[in-house]
Order: sequence, then C-alpha cells, then structure tokens
Amino acid sequence: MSTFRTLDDLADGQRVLVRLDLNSPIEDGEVQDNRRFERHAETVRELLAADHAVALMAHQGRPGDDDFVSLEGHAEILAEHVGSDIGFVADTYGEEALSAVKNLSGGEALLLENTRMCDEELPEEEPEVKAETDFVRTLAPEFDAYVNDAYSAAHRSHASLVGFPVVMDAYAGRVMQTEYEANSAIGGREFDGNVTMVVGGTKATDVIGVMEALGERVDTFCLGGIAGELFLRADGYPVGTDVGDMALFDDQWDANRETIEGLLDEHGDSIRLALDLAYEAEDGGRAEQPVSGIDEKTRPYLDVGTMTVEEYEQVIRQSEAVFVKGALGLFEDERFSKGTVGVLDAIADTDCFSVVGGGDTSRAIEMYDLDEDDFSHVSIAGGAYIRALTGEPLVGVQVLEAAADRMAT
Ligand SMILES: Nc1ncnc2c1ncn2[C@@H]1O[C@H](COP(=O)(O)OP(=O)(O)OP(=O)(O)O)[C@@H](O)[C@H]1O
Ligand SMILES: O=C(O)[C@H](O)COP(=O)(O)O
Repeated sequence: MSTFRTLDDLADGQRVLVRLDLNSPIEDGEVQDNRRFERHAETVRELLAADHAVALMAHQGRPGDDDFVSLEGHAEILAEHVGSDIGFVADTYGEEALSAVKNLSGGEALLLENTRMCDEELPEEEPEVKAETDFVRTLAPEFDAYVNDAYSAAHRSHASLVGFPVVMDAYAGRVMQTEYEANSAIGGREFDGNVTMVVGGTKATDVIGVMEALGERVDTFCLGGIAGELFLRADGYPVGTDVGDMALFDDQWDANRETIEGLLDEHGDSIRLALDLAYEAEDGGRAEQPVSGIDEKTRPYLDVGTMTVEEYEQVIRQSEAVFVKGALGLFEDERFSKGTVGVLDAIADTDCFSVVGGGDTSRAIEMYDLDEDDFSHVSIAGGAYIRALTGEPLVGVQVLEAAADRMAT
C-alpha cells in the first residue's frame, strides 16, 4: 500500500541516521516510560541486529515549555527496552556530536540531543528549505541512509523529519510502516461489512473534523466523552461541562454549533448519542441518569451510562472494522471507566479489524490490563492519527515517498 522504502530494502552494515518520536510526559523533570519507547526499541533492535551503526534523533517538548528537556533520561529508558547500551551525546550536530558519530561502529547506537535545541529544527518550512539547513548539511554526509520511524511527528515539517530525505536515501522504520498502514486503512481500504467509529474525549474540534471527513465512509459513529455531550446539547439536552481551560460549552459553542447541527442533519441515522450518562453521586459512588430525563443543567457527567455501553457493544459486535478516537468518559477514575473499557472489551472480544488511537485513550488498554494483541493496531500517534483518519497527507511520509521515487531512477 505504501510507496516508501522500508527496512526490508536496506542492506546490512550501513551507517544510519534514524528519527524516532520519544516525545513523552515529563513529571517533576523526569521522563516517563511509555509505549513509544517500547515500540521504537523494536526498530532499534532490528537495526543493531543488521550490524548498522545507528545514530538516533528525537525531540521532547517545545522551547519555553516545562517539558522541553534534554534526552539523557530518554536514552536510559530506551536502552532498557532495547536491551543494550544506547550512548547519549548532549549535542545535536556540533563537534561533540560529529566526533561521537564518527566513532560509532556497526552494532552500536547513540542518541543525539533533543532536535528542538537546534534553532533550525522547528520553523515549519518546505522540505527543500530544511534540506539546506546547517543541521542537515552537517549530519547527512556522515551517513549512508536515513530512517524515519517517527510516524507520530510526521505531520510536522521540521528539519530532522523532512530535510534529510531530500538529500539522502531514505527508509521508513517499522513503527512508521505499521502506523501508516493501519491508520490509513479507513480511507484506503474497502471493508465488506459495517465500519464503526467510536469517538469521544475532550478534543471536540478533532472529533468534528474526523466526522466531517469520514461521514460517507463510516456506517455508525458511537459518541461519548465531552465531544458526545456537545452533540447531545445540539440535540436539545442541557448537558456539557468544560474541563480545564476549554470553553466548548461557553465561548466556543457558537463556532461549533452549526457544524454539529449540520452533521446531525446529514448523518443523523449513523450517529449514536448516549442514551444515559453517569455522574458522581453525593456518597461518592457512580450514579446514572437517562438522557431523556435531563431537563436542567445541574452537574458534570463523567461517563456514558450502562444502557449506552450495551448499545455500543452491540454495534461493535456487528462491525467489520472499528476505529477509536477519544475516551467515552473519565476512565482514569475507575468509577467512570465503564464506557471506555466496555467498548474496548467488546472490540477485543470480536475479530473485527480494529485501530485504537489517541495517546490518552490507548493508555486505558494498559490501565485496565487489556491485551494489546486483541486489537489490530494500537496507535502511539496523536495529531498524525487524526490527520491520517481524515485523509490529510503527512509531509514526513510524502518526503519518504519522494525519496523512494528518486532512488528508483
Ligand atoms: N465526560 C468527561 N469528563 C471529563 N473528562 C473526560 C470525559 N470524557 C472523556 N474525558 C477525558 O478525555 C481524555 C481523552 O481525550 P482526548 O481527546 O485527549 O483523547 P485522545 O485522543 O486519547 O488523546 P490525544 O489526542 O492527546 O492523543 C481522557 O483522559 C478522559 O479522561
Ligand atoms: O507527541 C506528539 O504528538 C508529536 O511528537 C508531535 O509533537 P508536537 O505536537 O510538539 O509537534
């Protein structure tokens, strides 16, 4: 399906420059281990086993933010997952980095410092412009090949993602390859039976964009979370409480209202909204209420209710493919995990093609001891997953495809 080259096309024993996406939550200044390390470790292991000398690049946070930190801790966590040493160099492409790269032998790996500490990395510019940066021009000649495994950052036109493939032989790593194939399936693959999309979470604009783009390709949308409450409100129910500094039910309501009403008008038959909602009772337990009985806005709702979960489970059982974007409730609190976990359990129980995406939602799989192998694919991407679902091209993939064309001539 993809037209880029992969590790299958890369001869053994090369000097390779590899882009990973290790961007992770930082707590008290410490990077937290997560699925990204585990997934990229497989690519790194494969490269080392093929006797490549491997220099890794990755980013963390953005300048000015609290999570903009060095990658020293990332190298340690990655090494644990890879099962062998990963050196670390506190430099992106200066003398220290170059000397470490030159000393790298086949079967060895090192991680270079946070690419976003290099001024030329971030401004979003055309790949050809990025290829002209000192960053790219200095590092590229040190290597035989470039490997991009950072699917989850492939929507960014940054130097380390798009500059190198313009001037080097370029390949997709295993994470890039599997993410691309699974996440593009909804747009690029024909399913014989019903295609269902479970959408929720807090990023309502993402959800609206996905529904607008996929209205014709999805047979049933099952809505929940804050996004689902927006649709319930447009349908006339006085529900919906903003979380954090969001203003979806306040300042932003008018901006989204027309689109949501349009979606309900055009695709009403395929959109399932919650039949009941759950909230925190006075005694601290979980209580539920049918949506039809809500005539006054009195409380925040934190999950979809039992009737809704049962209905969504039934839809899933009759589906050929299920895509998930966003949680149906505040699943981090066990009392309000029923919607998210019920739906994931139902997917795991069937043999439909399934993709679960969204950094937060996929965390529920670990939290509630679900088996990742019961899903066709669990994505580690956020923004790139949304773009793939809506059919928007990813610049990081486009440059790999262009490199493959160039390499073929
Ligand atoms: N009713 C609700 N009230 C409060 N929070 C909710 C509710 N429903 C869902 N959430 C929260 O939504 C979050 C997931 O939303 P988000 O849109 O960020 O999803 P994601 O696609 O998994 O993540 P990302 O886009 O960051 O990769 C969860 O952490 C969950 O707690
Ligand atoms: O974590 C991510 O989603 C990617 O690494 C992209 O990060 P960014 O949104 O800071 O560019």
